[in-house]
Amino acid sequence: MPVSTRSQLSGVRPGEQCQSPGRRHSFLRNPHQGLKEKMKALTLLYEQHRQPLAPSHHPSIELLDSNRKNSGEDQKKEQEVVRKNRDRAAVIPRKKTILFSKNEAKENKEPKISDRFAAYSMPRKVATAAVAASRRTSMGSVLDGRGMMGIKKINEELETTGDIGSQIMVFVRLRPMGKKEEETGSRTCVRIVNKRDVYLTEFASETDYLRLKRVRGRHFCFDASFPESTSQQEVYSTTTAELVEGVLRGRNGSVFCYGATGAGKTYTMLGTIENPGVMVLAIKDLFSKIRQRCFDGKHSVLLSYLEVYNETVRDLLSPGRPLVLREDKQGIIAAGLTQYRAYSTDEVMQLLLQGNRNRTTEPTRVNETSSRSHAILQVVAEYQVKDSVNVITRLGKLSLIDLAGSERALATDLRTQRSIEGANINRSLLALSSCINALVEGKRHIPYRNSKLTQLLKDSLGGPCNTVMIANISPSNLSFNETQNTLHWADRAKEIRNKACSVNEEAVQIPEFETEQTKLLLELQKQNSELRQQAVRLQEKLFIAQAHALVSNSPQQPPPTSSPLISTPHSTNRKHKRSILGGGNCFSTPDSMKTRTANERIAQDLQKRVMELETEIERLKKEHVVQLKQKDDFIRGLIAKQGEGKCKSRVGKRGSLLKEDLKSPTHRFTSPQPIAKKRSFCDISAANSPSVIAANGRKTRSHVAPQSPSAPSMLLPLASAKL
Ligand SMILES: Nc1ncnc2c1ncn2[C@@H]1O[C@H](COP(=O)(O)OP(=O)(O)OP(=O)(O)O)[C@@H](O)[C@H]1O
Repeated sequence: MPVSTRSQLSGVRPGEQCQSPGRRHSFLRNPHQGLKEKMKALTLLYEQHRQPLAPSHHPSIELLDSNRKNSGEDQKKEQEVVRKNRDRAAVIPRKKTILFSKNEAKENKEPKISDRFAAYSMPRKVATAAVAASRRTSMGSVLDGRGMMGIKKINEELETTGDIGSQIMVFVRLRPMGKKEEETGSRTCVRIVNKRDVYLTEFASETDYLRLKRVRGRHFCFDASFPESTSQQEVYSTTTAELVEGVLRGRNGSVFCYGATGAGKTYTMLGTIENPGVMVLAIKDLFSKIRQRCFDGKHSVLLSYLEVYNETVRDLLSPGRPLVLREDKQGIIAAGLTQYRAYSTDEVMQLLLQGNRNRTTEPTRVNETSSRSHAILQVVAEYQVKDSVNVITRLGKLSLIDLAGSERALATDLRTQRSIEGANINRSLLALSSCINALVEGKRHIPYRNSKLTQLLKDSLGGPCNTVMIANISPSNLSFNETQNTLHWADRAKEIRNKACSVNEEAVQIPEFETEQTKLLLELQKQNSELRQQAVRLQEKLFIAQAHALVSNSPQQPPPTSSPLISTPHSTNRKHKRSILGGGNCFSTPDSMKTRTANERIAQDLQKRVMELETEIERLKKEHVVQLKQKDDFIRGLIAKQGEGKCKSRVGKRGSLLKEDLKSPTHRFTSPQPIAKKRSFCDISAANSPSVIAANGRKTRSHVAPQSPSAPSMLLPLASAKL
């Protein structure tokens, strides 16, 4: 959908143009003369419309001049205007183009409230779907509290209804102005108000006569918008915390950062060591929440990290050959992707650092360490919770995606690696925009297959998943086109409605009549483990006693009996030969005789004790075996009963998983390929093969370190597809 057209921007109504055809001809004959006349006409028109339009000030206009000092009365008036506008938010067309008169632009750069000419271009496309309508209603500043609570609400709805479709939550994050941008005298063209509304202003160029130095503005409204001062934690808690909560309830979630190169996507996703981003904070949160809730302490968190570079999928944790995408019942998977079992946040951080070092980056004119690939971190969490009667296994997948930024193809004769990269990035982002369009328009066929990126995002866009999109934008007026384009697609994405979000959980309900038996079963299992521990303790005691016996007898005499560990079938009957230097030598004194007798007595006692303990262990072992057998039979019986009453007792449902999958949780986490590559974290460093990277001629980076500020943007809108 084009943002605006010249006819819209002219500020002259079509009817009025028709009234003066002669003048129009004179414009064509002498453009300068025409320009002057046009300016006069516009000034006249402005004067005529000034009064009627005065009450309909747009909030963006007030916000254009941040330094303006208002008198108390002015402030009151403005507050009133803002309040009115808020109230009207539900009925104001979402897409607006605001035109300011030339004089305003010239005199103040930013117009005054009292001297303002604003005209709204009507939205090109009236929203068709009811979803879109409801969404627009929700865009009012405080109309329904959607926004920060949105995902929570969706989750609550899911809680009650089980299955509903969910909308994509769309957030905008404005990054601070970079040093280089400041040095080149960029002006701020974006303002965020009420942590929701984004006002974009286009300052026309001094030499752009055709545009008559008008200042154009647009207004967007998102679930939440973050000004430049927003902390990483705030971004995480508003955008992703609820999604993590959903994952812990067995719902898949996806967060993806979208925007032009240098707009702050990687900063938002990964952050720095001092200011970790969404990926790190989400995993930290996930770990702490799992530990709090996990009923039996057994949980697993599996990680995989891949990149899509030049339309090939690569494993970032174990670089090697490109991976092949396959589709199965669980969705699209990268065959052979390494999955690491992580046990702590620190480990995850290390993995991310490791993976990011392998990520392809190149310096661009905007960003020193521009990501040239789309990176996807997938975290699969499984754990068990227990309510009054059920033990529920929950499985959730969180995908965190840092998309590559777009870059204008440089006018160069050479078809360099960079231009190929750029073309591929744009191709995949274009494919993404086509998918967004198709989803918004409710088409049956969504062209996910057009690129690897969209194939991988199939679950997240329109799939059964809670999805969050964070659109990153730059404040610089030099990046106006990119910012406008990003905001446009973010605005469009709001209208996507994902499929009903299924819950990956298995609840085994214990029926009334079986509750007692289950308790008994648990009790028996507890007793079993206690008996095992007791047996181990006895064994230890026995060893200690034998050790004592050995110490007390040696070197005078060999141990009376061998340890059970070293005993042979005949050891107990063996007669020990006495050494000459051992006991009973010819130099024995009465004292030594006494000592020897005492020692022998002790040894005999100990032998007796050992024998007793051995008998006791044998008895316990036998008892234990019998008890285990009984309990096994009992458990088998219970399982058989549960199997019979499965239809009645099964209360949970599995969205995408099969019953067989549950038997082997690890199987579910992995691709259909065997988890041959599953390794411990220690293997990672060995697994890296920088040579592979070098061979491919790609540069990789060690991100997670403060980056130098960006240079002015030279980028074009990333996808100029028709809306
Ligand atoms: N919210 C922020 N606060 C402070 N600095 C930021 C913020 N967002 C981005 N930056 C800085 O801006 C620069 C560019 O950010 P980043 O690398 O995240 O951009 P990007 O959108 O990922 O770019 P590309 O698509 O080219 O990889 C970095 O130096 C980063 O530190």
